[in-house]
Amino acid sequence: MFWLRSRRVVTIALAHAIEREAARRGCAPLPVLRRKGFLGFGWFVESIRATKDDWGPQYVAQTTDAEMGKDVHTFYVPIFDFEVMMTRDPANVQAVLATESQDWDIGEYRTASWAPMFGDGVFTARGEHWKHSRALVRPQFSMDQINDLDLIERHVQELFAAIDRRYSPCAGAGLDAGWTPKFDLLPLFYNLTLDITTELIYGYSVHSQNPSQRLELPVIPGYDAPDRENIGMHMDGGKLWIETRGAFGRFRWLLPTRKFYAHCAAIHKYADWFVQLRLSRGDKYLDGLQSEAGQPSKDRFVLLHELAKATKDPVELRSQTLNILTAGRDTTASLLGWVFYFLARHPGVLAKLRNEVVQQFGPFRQSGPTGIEFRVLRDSVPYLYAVINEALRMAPVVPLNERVALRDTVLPRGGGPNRDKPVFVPKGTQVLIPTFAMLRREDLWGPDVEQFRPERWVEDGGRKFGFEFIPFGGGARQCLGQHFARIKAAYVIVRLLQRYDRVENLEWPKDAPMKFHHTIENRSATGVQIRLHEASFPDGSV
Ligand code: HEM
Repeated sequence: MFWLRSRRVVTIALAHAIEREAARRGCAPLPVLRRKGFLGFGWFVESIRATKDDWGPQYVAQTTDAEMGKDVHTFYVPIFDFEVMMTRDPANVQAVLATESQDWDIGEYRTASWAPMFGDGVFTARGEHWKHSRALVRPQFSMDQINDLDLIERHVQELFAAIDRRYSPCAGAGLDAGWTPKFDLLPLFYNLTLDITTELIYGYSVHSQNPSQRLELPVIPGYDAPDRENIGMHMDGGKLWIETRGAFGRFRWLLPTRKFYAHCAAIHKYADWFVQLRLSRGDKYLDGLQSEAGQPSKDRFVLLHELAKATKDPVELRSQTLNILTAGRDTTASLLGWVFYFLARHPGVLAKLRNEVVQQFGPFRQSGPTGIEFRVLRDSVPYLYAVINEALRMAPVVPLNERVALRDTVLPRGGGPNRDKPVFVPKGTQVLIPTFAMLRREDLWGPDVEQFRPERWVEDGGRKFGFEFIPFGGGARQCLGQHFARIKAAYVIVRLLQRYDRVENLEWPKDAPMKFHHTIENRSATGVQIRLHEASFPDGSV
């Protein structure tokens, strides 16, 4: 009882001090979401349930509109004694991520919930250690070799082979001629990006699309060979736990840990094997790799090999490479899934996009692609990028971001009756940035905000990116892999559309709402249920 009363006295005194400081800085009060349930835990429980039911991002957008109104974009969320703010105002988002980023860092709950699996890497580190991590990995992303289209093509060939093996198009002349049977394209994209990313990071692809392609590994005394079969499964399983642990915040100890730690151990064992090989072989690490790409091994870009020139710490090498592995695999696979999810539902967009692709790069040829070069892919297919942007707008791969105030600070907007006054943010406040909700603001995107319409990115000279569109984050911690991700996604889309001229949506019911399965990044919870129609060309090249 005494504890409660003294805590209340401290809280009231603190509230007065905050009010005085806010007034001194010319700030006005922020709207407050009504308290729901016992101590405000109603919101917490509802949001966890919505995430579990695969509509977490929509829940946040709809609840904000319904409870606060469509013109309130920054407000306090009262849950127990958490200091939580929510903002979908681009001006405030810019301050948090970019212009005032020195006052902010990622929250300790992110670090604590990710760390058992991903260690102290660029995603999870805070403060000075994050600066060190970013400086370590950043130079790798400016190297030309990271955009190795030959490497991507080899794995796209495996994707085609996997589709042919399991979902071969119907031969003959009936209504189904040229069509594959119905299948879910999404898991195939996760395999594709896993194969590409493991090769890029460790030099040895796991070849999940075709295990018979796996290179034989040397023996390292004292180390079991890495489990290349189940690495994707362990990543998915572990990330689901991370997501729930993050949502539980300081109450994550309530969750069981046995399965989570089993996934972590398997992933560590996998990465440690390559780290050990690199450390024992030194500069000769690449010598063991066959040259699948037709280029000498010494010219190949392998992230682990490059990072090990800067640090020999095995734990750091494990953590940094695993951080990039999850960033490289899951986000791009999710994006590719969403692109085909929308193309299947918008045949007009598909036809227009395919036309651009075939005009620029020609039809599909068994002999392999010609002319799909990095610069052409980057500069000469504007509608393709419009489609990618629109998919990222409709279904942002990272629908929620967050930061915690490192010191008392101010956000530029949201206070007072007109919501235009600066807002005081006490040290320790967590700010949630619901990217999805920002991308559903009608006042920013227009009355067709709910429609998939890539034209919005190209008409009237093209839309400029501001902080209302931050699928790759922004400011200090902006995504290091965004150009690589866009090029990789663009390449895969080009190759698939060269080969297939129609994509039919076979999800039932056809107009079912989008469902977001959230495991740090989100992916379509219903997969991408489609069938593909193989194009035929007069020259008979297919
Ligand atoms: C569609 C694909 C991708 C999306 C949507 C995406 C999104 C993001 C977002 C939103 C952030 C910022 C996180 C924050 O503010 O806390 C981020 C950071 C990052 N991304 Fe990506 N990403 C993608 C692909 C990639 C790829 C392919 C790589 C590397 C191969 C990569 C590497 C990174 C790294 C290293 C950071 C950490 C930056 C830091 O904290 O300093 N990303 N990404």
